[in-house]
Amino acid sequence: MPGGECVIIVAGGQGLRMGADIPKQFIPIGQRPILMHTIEKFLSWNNSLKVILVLPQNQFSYWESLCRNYDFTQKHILVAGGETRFHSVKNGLQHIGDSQLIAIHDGVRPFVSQETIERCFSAADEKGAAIPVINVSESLRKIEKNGIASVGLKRSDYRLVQTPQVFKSSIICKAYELNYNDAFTDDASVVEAAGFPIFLVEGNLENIKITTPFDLKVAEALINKT
Ligand SMILES: Nc1ccn([C@@H]2O[C@H](COP(=O)(O)OP(=O)(O)OP(=O)(O)O)[C@@H](O)[C@H]2O)c(=O)n1
Ligand SMILES: C[C@](O)(CO)[C@H](O)COP(=O)(O)O
Repeated sequence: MPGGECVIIVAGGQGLRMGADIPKQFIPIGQRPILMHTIEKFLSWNNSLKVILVLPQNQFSYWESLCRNYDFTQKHILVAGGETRFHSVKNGLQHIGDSQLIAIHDGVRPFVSQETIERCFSAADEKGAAIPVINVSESLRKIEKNGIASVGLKRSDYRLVQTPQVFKSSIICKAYELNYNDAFTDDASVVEAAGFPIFLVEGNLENIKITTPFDLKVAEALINKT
């Protein structure tokens, strides 16, 4: 593909819900930091993918020491994170060069499958903007202002959204010219606010976002099975 493909891996958050002593992206699962598994998933899919890793500036030297200690030599560009995920992605976008397809992926989703990555890139190549989703398996209730939970939400009307979210570079760069809005919960919401349609593809169930200590237990179980 002319200009090639790239992935921005965002890991610039504080991990408050994890509440661990070290930033959650560095916690080892299967004896290696989460972030190393995530980066390798993308390079297994395409070894010439450009990898942009967004981290808080004050974690650069810690990450570099981890890379030395774990003999992690995969090529990547380090970029400083911002105040919110939106700002971290925006910083990453400054480094995409002439890449034509841009994936944006949470650093704490190391169980993304090769099939999910392939589906997202190939749908984005065709449609311009593609995100992976999975079905909801439980019943849903909406908590109303009076605190009473209402029934009647049809779960088949809803999907859970994952990453990587993949876009043609012209689309994602245009979208990220918008001012920040706290309704921007992911990249697709920014792209949609800029007026572009989003195409949904199937994600994979294991592609959890490691957010809480419970997720870490699930991750340890999954890493021993994959
Ligand atoms: N300023 C920020 C905030 C979040 N992220 C990244 O966005 C992804 C999804 O965010 P989340 O899981 O909420 O991570 P945290 O913001 O670190 O977690 P918490 O909300 O519990 O503090 C993570 O990989 C996180 O590092 C980021 O790059 N820059
Ligand atoms: C991008 C995302 O992972 C899609 O599900 C999610 O919106 C990130 O949310 P967070 O509040 O930043 O964890």
